[in-house]
Amino acid sequence: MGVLDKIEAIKDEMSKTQKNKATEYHLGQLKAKLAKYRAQLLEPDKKGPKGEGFEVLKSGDARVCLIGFPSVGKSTLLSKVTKTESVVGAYEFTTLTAIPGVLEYEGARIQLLDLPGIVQDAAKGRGRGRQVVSVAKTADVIILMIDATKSAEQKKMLEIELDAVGIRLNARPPDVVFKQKTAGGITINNTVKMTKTDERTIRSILQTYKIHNCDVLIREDVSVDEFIDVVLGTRQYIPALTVINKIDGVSMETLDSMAREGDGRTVMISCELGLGLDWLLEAIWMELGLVKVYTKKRGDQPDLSDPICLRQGATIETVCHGIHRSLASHFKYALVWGKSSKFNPQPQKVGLTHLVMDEDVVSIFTK
Ligand SMILES: Nc1nc2c(ncn2[C@@H]2O[C@H](COP(=O)(O)OP(=O)(O)OP(=O)(O)O)[C@@H](O)[C@H]2O)c(=O)[nH]1
Ligand SMILES: [K+]
Ligand SMILES: [Mg+2]
Repeated sequence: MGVLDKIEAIKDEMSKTQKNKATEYHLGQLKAKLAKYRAQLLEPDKKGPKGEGFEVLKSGDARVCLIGFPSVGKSTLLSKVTKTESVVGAYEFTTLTAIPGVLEYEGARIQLLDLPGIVQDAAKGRGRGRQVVSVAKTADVIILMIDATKSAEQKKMLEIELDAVGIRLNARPPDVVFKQKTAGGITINNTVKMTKTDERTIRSILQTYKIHNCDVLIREDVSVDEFIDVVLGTRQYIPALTVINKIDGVSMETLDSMAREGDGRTVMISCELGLGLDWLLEAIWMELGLVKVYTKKRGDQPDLSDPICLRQGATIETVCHGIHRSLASHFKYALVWGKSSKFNPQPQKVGLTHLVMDEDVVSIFTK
């Protein structure tokens, strides 16, 4: 039996098994097996065609990937908001490879990747879907692009495909500490009450993965699926925006109800009419949460034309790396002006571990 068949068989069994207290343990085992086979499926296919043109080098300060079914307008968007022209066509699968463009916004250079449309079951290898969803793993933000004139199920279906390759959208990792050891057996501790699973199920999951020695500390009421995520350790937690395109093609009533259903992470646009594109850029910027830092040489004005863009959580050390690779090793101290200075508007003298904030000005002093 091939892996796909095994997956189908397990799914079949799960659907036939009633969900109740008595079957919880058995279902947990099935889920663990299912996750194991899915992981196997995603291992690089040695026989299959190479992902030609898919290995686009990351560039700029962050990467945003466009994921959607064929002809939702991904290439149209790229061509509108970047200087890159990606071929647009009224037929499906116009784009067959990854096309990078650069979004220049607030002094940041954001790489926007146009990708081929995916089809249902993309993650199982249909179309070039597997390559596409694999590229999505490298994104700092994923855009789920949806055609307003088509099925309302698109978002759900895209989420399913991404989930199948281990991408969890807009979620944070479960609060579980999992440490493998070479001996000593299994210890399981929990700081909260477990209502969605129990110790026996957890032990059986560990057994499925042939883990016989480990420490588990559960600090959140996790589900079986979440616990499996922790054990596999291959999940990626990526923020996502939903972009509904072609709003020029639907009635005001439809538009209104879509706006109601959307969450704070939904943007409605029309590439054709150029509607909502500014909002989209702002939403991408907010979602990336980049921190802009200006550098200043002693006695000079800060260089406002060329900020360094960093991820949230960046420190003075990250700033040093952004200027020059070896700068941190000659570092003596830094002066910061701005929100992260506790004497703001006066500067603060800080070390390498100081957290910088958006719009800080930094001067580095070396030995
Ligand atoms: N009415 C309308 N049509 C649009 C809009 N944006 C794109 N289109 C049209 O939709 C069709 C598909 O656009 P593409 O940009 O090629 O779509 P894609 O998602 O890149 O498609 P694939 O590469 O095939 O997956 C083209 O005919 C576009 O002109 C829009 O906002 N409104
Ligand atoms: K198309
Ligand atoms: Mg395209």
